[in-house]
Amino acid sequence: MAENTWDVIVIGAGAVGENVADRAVQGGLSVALVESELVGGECSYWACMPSKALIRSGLALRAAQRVGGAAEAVTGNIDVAALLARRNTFTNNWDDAGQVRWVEKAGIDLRRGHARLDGPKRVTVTDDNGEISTLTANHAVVVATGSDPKLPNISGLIDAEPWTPREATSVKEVPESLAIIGGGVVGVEMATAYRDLGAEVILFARSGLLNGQEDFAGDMVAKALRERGVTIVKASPTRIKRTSHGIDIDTETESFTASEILVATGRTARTTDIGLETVGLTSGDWLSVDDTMLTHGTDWLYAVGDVNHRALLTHQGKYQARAAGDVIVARATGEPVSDAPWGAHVATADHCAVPQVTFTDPEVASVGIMSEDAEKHGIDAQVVDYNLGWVAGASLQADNYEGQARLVIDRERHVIVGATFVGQDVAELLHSATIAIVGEVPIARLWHAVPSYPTISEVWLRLLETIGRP
Ligand SMILES: Cc1cc2nc3c(=O)[nH]c(=O)nc-3n(C[C@H](O)[C@H](O)[C@H](O)COP(=O)(O)OP(=O)(O)OC[C@H]3O[C@@H](n4cnc5c(N)ncnc54)[C@H](O)[C@@H]3O)c2cc1C
Ligand SMILES: NC(=O)c1ccc[n+]([C@@H]2O[C@H](COP(=O)([O-])OP(=O)(O)OC[C@H]3O[C@@H](n4cnc5c(N)ncnc54)[C@H](O)[C@@H]3O)[C@@H](O)[C@H]2O)c1
Repeated sequence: MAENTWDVIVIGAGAVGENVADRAVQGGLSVALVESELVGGECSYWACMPSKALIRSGLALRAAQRVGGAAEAVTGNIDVAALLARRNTFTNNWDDAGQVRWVEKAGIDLRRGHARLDGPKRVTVTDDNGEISTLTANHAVVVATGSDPKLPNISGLIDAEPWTPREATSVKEVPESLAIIGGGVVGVEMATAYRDLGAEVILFARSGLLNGQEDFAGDMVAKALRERGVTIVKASPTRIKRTSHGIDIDTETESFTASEILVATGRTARTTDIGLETVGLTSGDWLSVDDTMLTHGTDWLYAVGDVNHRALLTHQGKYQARAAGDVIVARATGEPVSDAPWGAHVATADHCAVPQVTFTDPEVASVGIMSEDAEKHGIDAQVVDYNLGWVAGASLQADNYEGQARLVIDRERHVIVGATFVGQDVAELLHSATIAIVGEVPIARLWHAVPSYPTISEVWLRLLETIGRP
């Protein structure tokens, strides 16, 4: 191997890039993994892990408060300093030494610096001292650079120095009040966390909460947030100004003030400075890929994780990474490529079985096709609902349990194509639905999958009874 030549070059050592690199090395290829910030990426330091750590203590406290006997024993408030200290353990105080050790042990060559494509199969890396080196790939270059926060065009927003999810998840001192723009996943999760941390929260959600999910999910989360004192404004700010006393926020009809403002209005592709123009692609675009993650129009450039815009979730990006790493090995070594739907080298589930848990209180756990989208997918759908509060296991889990479950069923194939559970502790229920959807388990056979009594899973039986035995 000539110096600076590897079989595969992976740009971006987030959870997704690490996994592509690992699979390729396990398949016998040499891999250079280039990272400009922290090895582990967004999920480890500024997204999934710290955000869930900020949320978890409040969920645990309220879960105890909903159980007679425990409620009487748990009378204090959240200990903010202890909560933030626990969060810091999950981010390793923003030190990536542990992940670097894993990369080295996995046999991956880590290069620190900013990577840019420099024509087909060539990558330049600029290190912190401005030194530039050129790497060449024998077989493939993989872009796994993730996404950046999208900032809406609101007068005064940039000058007001808003928080992005990075500032919200790495907070050291909780502000007195927090305004949040965006009623998507980040918006509702951070509203949940910051209310528990003691901040007044104003959530600007111009089109309601959790669009794209079943309607009852956003409604139930909105009701719970309001009951806990969160102000939900069904409008977008039109003007923002940071002043000596905080941040003034105007909508068309009202004015608000907050100590800080968080922008949670979606993501843009992190591709503005990675040399896409040197290979005929457009800087700033999401990279469009086939089901093996190969960028359209190339036979060597792969795009995996957030950057391909298929499903902006860590677990789904890592699923794509396993397929991409393995197919790169297969194509490099001349092994057969398994790229038919549900084959070893494709991410078929991205199209029809993406699971997601929104860690609010109540939690929202959903997978597959939502009822509103069934027609678009050419599915004649039957929608079946059940009140989770009527399930014995749920009523034991929490006094006055409130929750809702929905299945979307393909009448023609007699299989489940979508499922949504909203309620306390439903997150772990989701994988049962994912398995039923991916496995295309016939409804008639599901009658033989007996949920244990008394668990929340018994909602499966109640939903089947509502459908009726085929
Ligand atoms: C607040 C928040 C909470 C979230 N919570 C969840 C959750 O609970 N569950 C979930 O599944 N998903 C969650 N997500 C989404 C999840 O964080 C992303 O889907 C995931 O991080 C994407 O991984 P990635 O590897 O594609 O990108 P990233 O994690 O962003 O990694 C990309 C890496 O590439 C590096 N890089 C970029 N450009 C270059 C370059 N030119 N040269 C070298 N290196 C470069 C970056 O420094 C980074 O380390 C959350 C997102 C946010 C914002
Ligand atoms: N638990 C999880 O799995 C989790 C948690 C957080 C984030 N994520 C992922 O990260 C990604 C980013 O999350 P997000 O919440 O930033 O994006 P999102 O796309 O989920 O939500 C953005 C919201 O902002 C709204 N919006 C856009 N412009 C606006 C404006 N000018 N004024 C008011 N509202 C506006 C949109 O209508 C939308 O409701 C998502 O794709 C999500 O899947 C996942």
